[in-house]
Amino acid sequence: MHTTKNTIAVIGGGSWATANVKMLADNSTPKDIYWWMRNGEAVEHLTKFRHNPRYLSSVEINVPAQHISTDLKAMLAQAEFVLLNVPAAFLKDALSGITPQDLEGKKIVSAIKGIVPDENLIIGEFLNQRYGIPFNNLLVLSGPCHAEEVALEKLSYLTIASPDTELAARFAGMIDTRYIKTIVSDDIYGTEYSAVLKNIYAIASGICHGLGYGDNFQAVLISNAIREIERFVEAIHHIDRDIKESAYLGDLMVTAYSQFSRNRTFGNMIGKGYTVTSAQLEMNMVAEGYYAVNCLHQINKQHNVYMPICNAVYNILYQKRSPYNEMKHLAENLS
Ligand SMILES: NC(=O)C1=CN([C@@H]2O[C@H](COP(=O)(O)OP(=O)(O)OC[C@H]3O[C@@H](n4cnc5c(N)ncnc54)[C@H](O)[C@@H]3O)[C@@H](O)[C@H]2O)C=CC1
Ligand SMILES: O=C(CO)COP(=O)(O)O
Repeated sequence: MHTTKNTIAVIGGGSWATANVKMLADNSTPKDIYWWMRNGEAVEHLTKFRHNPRYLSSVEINVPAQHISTDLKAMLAQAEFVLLNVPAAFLKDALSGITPQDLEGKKIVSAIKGIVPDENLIIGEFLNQRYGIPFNNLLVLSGPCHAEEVALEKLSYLTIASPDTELAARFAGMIDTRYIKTIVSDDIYGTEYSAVLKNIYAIASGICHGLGYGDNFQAVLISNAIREIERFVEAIHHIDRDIKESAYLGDLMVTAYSQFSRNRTFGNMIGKGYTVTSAQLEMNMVAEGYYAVNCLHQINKQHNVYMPICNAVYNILYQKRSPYNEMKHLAENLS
């Protein structure tokens, strides 16, 4: 049993980081929370007014002012757990001044649902290869959970995956609250990859909505998408998993159907005729699936998994193919 006080550094200043800080602060286990973000003005606002000015600004932040900083090394130095929450596309940049020594011995929790561009690695693999973090010190925080609903304290279920399930259970004990239930898993590969893939299918769902396809078609699209996820994660890491569990199917469904989904919103704009750049400019938030589909396309060259939905999204976003023609062609290949 762990007896000393828990210490955790949350890295990132967006919606999910803000929601994670709220969960950690609302959880009754004694702990010291440290919070790093790159935006100095946001830090100033937070320390003065206890609200993040740009993301989930209604949430009151109960973290001492001196624990919120733009100094990443200083925040990391205080913590046993590090909760990463920067979109994958910016992770390398955010950690650029950090050495393996800065992270030595720390337990790293990734709440990121993306792939590191150029490296084509999920976050766990990247941390292991670049920073030498042993897999037993890696955790993945996932499951169907929108930051906006955490802010409203709506009942939500999160999965914590790690090869060390005792460590995962310890972290679960640091975030569960009246409104957060936790599930422990040992499937870090399946949990990470399915969380990445569901963002791509949410973009497909949004594109179809933008093009005028209805709920009947969406249901077929998503039932094909879960089979695509199952084929891919089986090819990458074959274990006995139930794809209907909430970390896999549940996460796909919330992203594909929710009004809060960044990826679906982005896809909807593409379906309506926005360019990628104009759709990105319309959002103050990051649609991970846009970056992920390019990485997935590269990774799948080694595995050759049949992924018609991913291919259609790749063709639309990276080959400038017409959303109308791509989805019409895709629709002929769904079952
Ligand atoms: N928002 C949500 O409900 C959930 C998000 N996630 C994951 O959490 C991670 C963080 O996403 P969100 O908090 O949703 O982000 P967000 O879309 O709310 O905010 C964007 C974040 O990206 C940062 N950013 C934007 N441009 C940047 C740049 N050029 N360099 C460095 N940072 C930049 C912003 O400072 C901000 O922290 C993602 O991997 C996402 O998939 C996971 C579960 C739920
Ligand atoms: O992963 C998420 C919810 O589980 C957030 O991504 P979206 O905002 O695209 O749904």
